[in-house]
Amino acid sequence: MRQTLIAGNWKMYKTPSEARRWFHDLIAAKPEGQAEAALMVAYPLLPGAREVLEGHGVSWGAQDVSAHLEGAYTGEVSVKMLADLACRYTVVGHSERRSYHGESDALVAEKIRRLLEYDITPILCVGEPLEVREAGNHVSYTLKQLEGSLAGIAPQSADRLVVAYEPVWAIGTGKTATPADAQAMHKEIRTWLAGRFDLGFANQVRILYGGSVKPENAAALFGQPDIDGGLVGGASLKLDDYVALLNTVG
Ligand SMILES: O=C(CO)COP(=O)(O)O
Repeated sequence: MRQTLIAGNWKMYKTPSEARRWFHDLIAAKPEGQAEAALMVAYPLLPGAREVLEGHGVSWGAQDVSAHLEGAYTGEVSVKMLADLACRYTVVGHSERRSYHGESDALVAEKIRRLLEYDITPILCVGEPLEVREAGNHVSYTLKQLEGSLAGIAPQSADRLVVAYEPVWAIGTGKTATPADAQAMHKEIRTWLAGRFDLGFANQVRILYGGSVKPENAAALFGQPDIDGGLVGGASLKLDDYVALLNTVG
């Protein structure tokens, strides 16, 4: 049984003090539902996340990590630092990192390797841009990204990996993939995982959908057999919407 995960990706929003207040409000409003709650926040927000959220059934993590363990890498943040802040998850290979910072599949694989060494579960993002979808090549494009980003990677168990399918054309645009389109891709991803690892592993890995998820479309998306929750940008910044998403499940 795969527990639904509602992972917020706050991107570069909220200051540490705004976040701290929000975390307190979340604890007060959080339902006792069946969904797992996690928030992926900017690095300076992580100490506050730990302080406020620890012991309240909400986990936290970063949106990226350095491929280097330590050293003279100005501006980078290491996996050791994230582990010291008790991050449970960390996003890697988000399309905004891939396109604005030129991250390759090989670099993403290095980052995943680092996270697994420190028992932090990577949330690996894959997904095609609009022109690829329009040309009908979205499945092969996405599976190739998956293959490259997981090259040489062997997670100890299925709970050490989360995959997020985020079609680039649906991110922040208000355009959501239809539940049927998203389900079709999630099934392809799960089938690929079964071939790359094994069936038991593939059946346990959570595959999240991301791209304009909001309370109005969440039930239809999360109701699909291979959609195990969401990686949510805009709607995860609003307390009412995030709580509504948690409430959608169960
Ligand atoms: O990029 C996303 C999550 O990682 C999706 O963002 P939106 O939910 O704002 O479309």
